[in-house]
Amino acid sequence: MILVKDAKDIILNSAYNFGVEEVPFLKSVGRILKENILADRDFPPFNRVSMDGICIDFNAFKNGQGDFKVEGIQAAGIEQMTLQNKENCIEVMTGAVLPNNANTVIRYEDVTLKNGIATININKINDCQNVHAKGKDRKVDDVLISENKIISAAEIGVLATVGKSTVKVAKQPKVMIVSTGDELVGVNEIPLKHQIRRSNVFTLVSLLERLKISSDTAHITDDKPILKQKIKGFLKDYDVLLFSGAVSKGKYDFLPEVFEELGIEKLFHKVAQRPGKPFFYGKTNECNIFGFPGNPISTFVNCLAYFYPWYYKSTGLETEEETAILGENVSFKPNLEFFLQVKLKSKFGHLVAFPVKGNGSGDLASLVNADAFIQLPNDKTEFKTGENYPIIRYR
Ligand SMILES: Nc1nc2c(c(=O)[nH]1)N[C@H]1C(S)=C(S)[C@@H](COP(=O)(O)OP(=O)(O)OC[C@H]3O[C@@H](n4cnc5c(N)ncnc54)[C@H](O)[C@@H]3O)O[C@H]1N2
Ligand code: MOO
Repeated sequence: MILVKDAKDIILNSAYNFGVEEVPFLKSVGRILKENILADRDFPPFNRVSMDGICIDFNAFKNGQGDFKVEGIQAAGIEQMTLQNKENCIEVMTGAVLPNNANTVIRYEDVTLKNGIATININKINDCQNVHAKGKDRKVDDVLISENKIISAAEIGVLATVGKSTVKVAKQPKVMIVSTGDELVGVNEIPLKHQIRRSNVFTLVSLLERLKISSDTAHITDDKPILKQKIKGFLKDYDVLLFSGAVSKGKYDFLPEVFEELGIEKLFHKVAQRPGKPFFYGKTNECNIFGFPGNPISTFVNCLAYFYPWYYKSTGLETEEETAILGENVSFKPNLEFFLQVKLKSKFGHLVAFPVKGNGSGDLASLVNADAFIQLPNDKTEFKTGENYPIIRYR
């Protein structure tokens, strides 16, 4: 049995770069950007009027002029006009190019317009006011978004404005999710008294969808030859296999022996943690195999604690550890790292984690009451209110 930290190191060391693909920009939300996005022009690209009103040459106002003859209207979306006489003005609209020979905009609220003359009603005006200067935000060729960032709505706006209708993102691994067990029936079926519906596969599908990874699913009965034959095919067709169940000590927990017979290199089996202890991890040259223990919370937490970091490393995304303060004393005697379900609350500007009572790793309904797991180390048994520990959030 190895420590959580060592298990994670082994998994991170087998991260794999799946390459890059180009996708339509609107399909890129949640994907990991694989190119730097540069400004195709200055931001803003011209001296942009930022208030509806009139524009003047500031010197005229400084010299005591208050009335300005209106030469015309510069609307947004038309070519730049020129103020012919620097003692006149042009009406300007927000988003328009600032006309030549003018540098200062006075909003309509501070002006009276009558018979083609604009009279300024205020005493104080600043030189160049209400103009968003060309290149003030960013210069042409500046890096607007660095690669390896996760794309959100904020990045979509930038991609659109620089004309990136397609964008390079990290390719997703091809994933198969497999459940095993003769007690399991489909979601639409009515289970007999000794059966339950399959649920782990679908939590895994959803956990992967959060990463924008689409996956295939399969269910295999507890029959060793069938398991072996099916998995042999999956190993050829997929980059990642996620299993749920059949990795502990039961008479029908065939997976570890099937993996061995199929030539999968075992990197570890069993981690000093609860829940999720009988976790198997192995690989072939082409495929990574995560054998999650079948109890629903074990599968769930191990996907977050191991598959997620493996995926982040594989795609180049840098993540930061998040921590929270324990909101209650916790006592945990076994010499195992404890992934405790917690409800997170913000108190006085701090994230506080309150333990959620559950009945062990089979109690999948208790996941609904929590937001995260707090990771309590195996070298202590008493954990005090106010102490800070890493958390893994799932909402
Ligand atoms: N003698 C031992 N027994 C067990 C050990 C051990 O070390 N020695 N470890 C326990 C721990 S911890 C866990 S966790 C489980 C893991 O067992 P398996 O990975 O072999 O999983 P199964 O036995 O196939 O199933 C366990 C449990 O989970 C239910 N299950 C499985 N798949 C699904 C699914 N897709 N959806 C919903 N529920 C699922 C299954 O019905 C069982 O109730 O082993 C302990 N035993
Ligand atoms: O430690 Mo097992 O993974 O919970 O029931």
